[in-house]
Amino acid sequence: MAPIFIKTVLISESVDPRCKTILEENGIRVTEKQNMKKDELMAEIKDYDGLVVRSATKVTSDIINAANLKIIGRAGTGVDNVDVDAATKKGIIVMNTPSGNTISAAELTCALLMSLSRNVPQAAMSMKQGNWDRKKFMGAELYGKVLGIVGLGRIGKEVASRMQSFGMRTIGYDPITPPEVTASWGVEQMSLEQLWPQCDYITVHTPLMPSTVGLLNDETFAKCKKGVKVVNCARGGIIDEAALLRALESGQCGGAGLDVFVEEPPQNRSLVDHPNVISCPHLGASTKEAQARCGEDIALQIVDMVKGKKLVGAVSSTPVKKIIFSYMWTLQVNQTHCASDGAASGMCKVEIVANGSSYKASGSVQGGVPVLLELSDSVFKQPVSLTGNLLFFKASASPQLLSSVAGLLATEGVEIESYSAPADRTGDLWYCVGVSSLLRDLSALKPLVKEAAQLTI
Ligand SMILES: NC(=O)C1=CN([C@@H]2O[C@H](COP(=O)(O)OP(=O)(O)OC[C@H]3O[C@@H](n4cnc5c(N)ncnc54)[C@H](O)[C@@H]3O)[C@@H](O)[C@H]2O)C=CC1
Ligand SMILES: O=C(O)C(=O)COP(=O)(O)O
Repeated sequence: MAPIFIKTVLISESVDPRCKTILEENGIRVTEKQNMKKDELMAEIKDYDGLVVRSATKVTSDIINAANLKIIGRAGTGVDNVDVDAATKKGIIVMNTPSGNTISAAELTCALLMSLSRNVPQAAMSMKQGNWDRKKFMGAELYGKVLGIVGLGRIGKEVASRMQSFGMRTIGYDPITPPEVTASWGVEQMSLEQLWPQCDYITVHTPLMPSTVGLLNDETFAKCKKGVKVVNCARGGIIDEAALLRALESGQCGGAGLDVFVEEPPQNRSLVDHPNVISCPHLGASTKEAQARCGEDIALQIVDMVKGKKLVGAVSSTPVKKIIFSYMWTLQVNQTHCASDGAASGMCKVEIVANGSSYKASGSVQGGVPVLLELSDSVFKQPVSLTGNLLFFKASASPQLLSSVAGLLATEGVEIESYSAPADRTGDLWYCVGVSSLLRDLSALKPLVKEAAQLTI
């Protein structure tokens, strides 16, 4: 990748000091300015090549258009506070550090689930008021109860394994993570229709996007067990706030643990003040460890980009194109020809001609994650998340294909973490598996597949 010049970076929120140190050690001038109002940020941003934020800075299209940025770095996971489409249109790379705060967010989720079962925050407040009320705070065991996990990505997975240790049965739903993968970490997947009525507790761990706004609403609360308890440590609005209040008031919802709100801080305090709600001021990632990882990761990713090294954590579709290219490169493409059309907003299509064969790939960014939608004649059933170690192979469909590939990988000490198949099943088509590590030698796959390529993103 060609190096990108970044001489100045503005850090607009409280980011671990390692971020500034690493950037400065690499010759980048860093300014830290927190709590800026929109007008102040718009005036300030003109002077910088890079901006580093957490969740509080709203990087709207106005800010993006007022700036000459080359990079927006999110020291954390969610990029819903950044207008990624506006950034992509201006050719600005948006990158995040999606795994740095996973454990911290998962641990806070578990803390809220436990607090909901035993009323710990309410009992602690009552003690401070001088009371000794043992009856009022009668709880219920988590043991044997059903936890529904909506969104089985990084955090959902960690929550599942922790709550299983309390004896909870974990069920879930995710449109991308395959059921066979979640089954391997003890989560039975099912449709949301099947999930709602079974749960004693529900926790949501999806990105905020149109398809996840109001996942829990009046209609879906009505399908739940009476008294269901819910946790939202993901993004405000995934559980509709007005519907939650109505469900709490009717008793349909027995309690809620909320770390995030549609408006932060919330001006409307009805949920926060409700006796069955325990809440935190968006503390999921607020641990020393998570902040150290995210601050360091984002700085190192920016430095790598400046040095023209690999592009890690990029979520805008300009990098998707680069990722597709880097993937094609692993096929030993000798000559390349790129045709990029405008396609739909945020969509990227490329065509590469190698040794007389043409490879067409299209991708986009969904929920902050770059995804591959099509590769040559293969239209993937579910978008392939372009993260981690990926192994692509072309083969003809057969009931034994996955188990044969999995067996072969296992003999090489490689585990399958995700699996994406094409929607069509006829002829030789491309498949993609997420793997725990890359194969030392791709030719091991020769007996099973026609072509193969692997890469780490
Ligand atoms: N409270 C806090 O401080 C923190 C909050 N977060 C938030 O937690 C959420 C999850 O983060 P990660 O697990 O790292 O993300 P992830 O990308 O690893 O997992 C998200 C999962 O949601 C799934 N998903 C997408 N649409 C869905 C739908 N309609 N129904 C069910 N599942 C759906 C995706 O397929 C993916 O597997 C994000 O919103 C992130 O911003 C993350 C870190 C800290
Ligand atoms: O990483 C995320 O998605 C978070 O919500 C954490 O937000 P923060 O960095 O603490 O403002």
